[in-house]
Amino acid sequence: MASTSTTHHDEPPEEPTKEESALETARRQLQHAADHLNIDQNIVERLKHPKKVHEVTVPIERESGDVEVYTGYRAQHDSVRGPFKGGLRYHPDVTREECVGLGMWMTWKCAVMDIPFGGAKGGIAVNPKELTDDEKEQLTRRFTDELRAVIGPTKDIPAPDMGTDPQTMAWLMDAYSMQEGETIPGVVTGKPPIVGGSKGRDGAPGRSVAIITREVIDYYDKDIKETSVAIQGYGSVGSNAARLLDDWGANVVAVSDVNGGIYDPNGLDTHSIPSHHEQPEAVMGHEAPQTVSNDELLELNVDVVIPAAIGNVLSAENADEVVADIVVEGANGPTTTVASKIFAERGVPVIPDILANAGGVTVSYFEWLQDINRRSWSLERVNNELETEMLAAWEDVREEFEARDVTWRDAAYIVALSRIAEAHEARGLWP
Ligand SMILES: NC(=O)C1=CN([C@@H]2O[C@H](COP(=O)(O)OP(=O)(O)OC[C@H]3O[C@@H](n4cnc5c(N)ncnc54)[C@H](OP(=O)(O)O)[C@@H]3O)[C@@H](O)[C@H]2O)C=CC1
Ligand SMILES: O=C(O)CCC(=O)C(=O)O
Repeated sequence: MASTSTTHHDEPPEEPTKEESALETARRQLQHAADHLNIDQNIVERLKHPKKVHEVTVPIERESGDVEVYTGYRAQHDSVRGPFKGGLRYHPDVTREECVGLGMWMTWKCAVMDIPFGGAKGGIAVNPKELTDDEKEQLTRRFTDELRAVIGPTKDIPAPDMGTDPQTMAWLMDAYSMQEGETIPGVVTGKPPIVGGSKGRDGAPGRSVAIITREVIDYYDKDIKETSVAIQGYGSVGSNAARLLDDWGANVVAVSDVNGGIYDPNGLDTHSIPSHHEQPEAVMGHEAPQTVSNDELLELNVDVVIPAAIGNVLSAENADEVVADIVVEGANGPTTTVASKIFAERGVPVIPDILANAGGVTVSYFEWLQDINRRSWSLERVNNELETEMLAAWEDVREEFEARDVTWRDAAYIVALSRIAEAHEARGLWP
C-alpha cells in the first residue's frame, strides 16, 4: 500500500522535552518501531490517535456533607483485534493525555500476547487515600454510570491499575449489572473470585514480571541464585514479582513504596514486608539495615532493577547512574525516550512493559473467558496457562530481537505492530 507523509498539529516535538508525557513517549516508541517495519505509514498515523476519549465529571458527597466533583476519563485507543481492554487508575496525576498514552500501550500489550483485545485506559484524577471506603464506592458507582453506554463485555472491559483493586472492580460490576437488569460479570476483570473474578489475577502482573526476569537472567547466562534485584513499588506488581523472584532464589535486596525503600545487601524477607494491599506505606516501617530514597534505589549496585510504580522514573537525569546490568519494566512507561536511548548506547537491556507486565491482561483474558463460559479455572490452571503464554510471547520477541539487532522494546513493538497492521489491512481502512 502507498505510504504518505502526513503532519499533525499534535505531533510530539522533534526532541523529547524533560517532562515527556506518556502519550509523547508512546508515539515516539511507535514511530521508532514502525521505522523498522515495512508497514503503511497511514496505519501508523491512525495508531498515533485514539479512536475516542470519554471525559466525564464524577460528583460525590463527601462525609463532611460537601460535594466534590472529580474528572474521569476512558481513552479507547484501538479495537481492530477485539474489544477495548485496559485498567482504571485512581491517582491525582491522571490526565486525558496520560490515559491516551497508557491506552496505546494496552493495544501493543494485547497484540504482543496475541490476545483478541484492543487497548484502552481510564481513570479518575483523585487521591484514593483521601477517601473513605464509602466515598470510593460512591465514586466508582457514579463513574460506572457515566461510562455505562461505552463499556460492556463485547465493547470495552476495564480492569484494575494503580489505586484500584478487586473491590473497585466488584462495585463497577455491580453498578453496571444493576442498570442492565442482569448480572454481567464479563464487563470488568480483576474482580474478587466470588463474583466471577479469576483466581490468580491479582498476582498475575507481578508473576509475569518474575517469569520474564527469570528468562532474561537466563538469556544473559546468569544464575538466578546469584542475581541481586531492586524493586521500586510494592503494590500488585512489585510485591508479587519480589516474592516470586525471592522464592525462585534471587536475592531481592531493596524494595520501596511511595515514601522510600529499605535495603539489605544480604537479601530481604519479601513475604514479611507488607504489600500496598496488606498495608499501604508500610515498607519503610519494616526492619532493615539501611533505608534508601526511591531515586537511590534505582542506582543501587544490583544485577536487575525493576521499576514497578509510576512512569518516567528512568530519565535523562539518572540513566547514566543506573548500575544494574538489566532493567525490567514492571510499571507502565517507567523509561523516557532519552533514557531508552542512553540505555541502548550503554548496552543495558531494557525489557519493555508491554511484555514484562502483560500477565495482568493475560489473566484478565482468562477471566473474561471464564465469565462468558460461567466456568471457573483452578489457580494451577491459570498459572500454568499464564506461564505458557508468557514463554510464547518471550520467544516471539526474542526471535525479532536476534533477527533484527534492535532493542528489546523495538522487538516487542515489531511483534505487536505487525499483528495490528495486518488486522487493519485485512479489515480495510480505517477501523
Ligand atoms: N495492577 C495491574 O493489573 C497492573 C499494573 N501495572 C502498572 O504497574 C504499576 C504499579 O501498579 P500497581 O502495582 O497495580 O499499583 P498499586 O496501587 O497496587 O501499588 C503501587 C505501589 O507503588 C507505590 N508508589 C506510589 N507512588 C510512588 C512513587 N512516586 N514512587 C515509588 N513508589 C510509589 C505505592 O506505595 P504505597 O503503598 O505507599 O501507596 C505502592 O507500593 C503502574 O505503572 C501500573 O500501571 C501494569 C500491569 C498491570
Ligand atoms: O487487565 C487488564 O485488562 C489491564 C491491566 C492494565 O491496565 C495493564 O496491563 O496496564
